[in-house]
Amino acid sequence: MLKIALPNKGALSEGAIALVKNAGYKIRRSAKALVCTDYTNNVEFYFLRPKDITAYVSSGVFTFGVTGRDIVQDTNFDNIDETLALGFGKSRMRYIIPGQDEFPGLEMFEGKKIACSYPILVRNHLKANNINADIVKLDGAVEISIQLGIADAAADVVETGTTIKQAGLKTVGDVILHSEAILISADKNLEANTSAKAFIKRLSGIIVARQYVMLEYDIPSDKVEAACEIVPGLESPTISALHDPEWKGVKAMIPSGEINSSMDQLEALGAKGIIATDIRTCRL
Ligand SMILES: Nc1ncnc2c1ncn2[C@@H]1O[C@H](COP(=O)(O)OP(=O)(O)OP(=O)(O)O)[C@@H](O)[C@H]1O
Ligand SMILES: O=P(O)(O)OC[C@H]1O[C@H](OP(=O)(O)OP(=O)(O)O)[C@H](O)[C@@H]1O
Ligand SMILES: [Mg+2]
Repeated sequence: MLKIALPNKGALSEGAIALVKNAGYKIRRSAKALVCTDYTNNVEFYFLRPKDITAYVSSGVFTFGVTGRDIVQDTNFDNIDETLALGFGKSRMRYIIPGQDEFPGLEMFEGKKIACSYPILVRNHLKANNINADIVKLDGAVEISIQLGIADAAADVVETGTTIKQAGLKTVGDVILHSEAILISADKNLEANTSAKAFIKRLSGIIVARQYVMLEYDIPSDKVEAACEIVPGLESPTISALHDPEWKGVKAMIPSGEINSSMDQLEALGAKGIIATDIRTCRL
């Protein structure tokens, strides 16, 4: 039985459960249950705090866990691999100071107190930048610490930026870390584990599918080459014959972020019936 740990609450929980469900695993979690078994796929899912998942995965209790990249980097476990970036729960770890303060550079933190919930990650970043500062470890609500006088600055997770704005603060310096939900493992022999490989493939299929759409359109035959330059697809677009010999049907995958600009260009070239559809999952 494959054992996998998923976040039981917090910013990553919903996205992790949705991803695993979309991948065809049955998660029927009765209220507050800490474990649930998918007998069809032979997988046991455990619901744990994302910060605890790293310790379990490192010790080999679970083949996989879903947690945040920042959470893994805030540990000293050196046997945890990032098997797959999952594309949700994205955030940035940033230094934060009062809105009206000047920011001459990270050297302003020398000898100062910095509040954060990720002490190992932040200490390592400060060390890499040759800054000696005192870390004030807090469990949450880090933004209020400066106002309350316990710290001179902070380092915290920023998603939309609303929380720091409301607290009259601003982010400074380069991004300490770009984080997102990741699949982690300490198993060095995943290749030999059929159900583990299937889990990775199923999740990858959905993550890729979320980044692309399928674009279909009709185009005059003499414009096919120009159209395929606009949308080259992943391998090569599918060209189909239409009843009218002067026209062709074309089908190609395209990154979601390029849909509108590509449609504009195809339409200007003479394409008709341009349709973009979501892809549920895929194997490339
Ligand atoms: N808006 C957000 N707020 C907090 N964490 C976020 C956000 N967006 C993504 N994340 C990610 O979620 C993870 C933190 O998860 P979680 O919120 O469960 O931890 P926590 O803040 O310690 O828990 P809680 O706030 O429930 O006490 C980190 O990997 C973080 O980068
Ligand atoms: O940039 P934003 O979209 O505003 O999100 C970031 C905020 O959300 C998180 O706090 P959370 O709600 O988890 O509370 P906590 O600080 O007590 O953990 C995080 O610690 C920031 O405070
Ligand atoms: Mg939180």
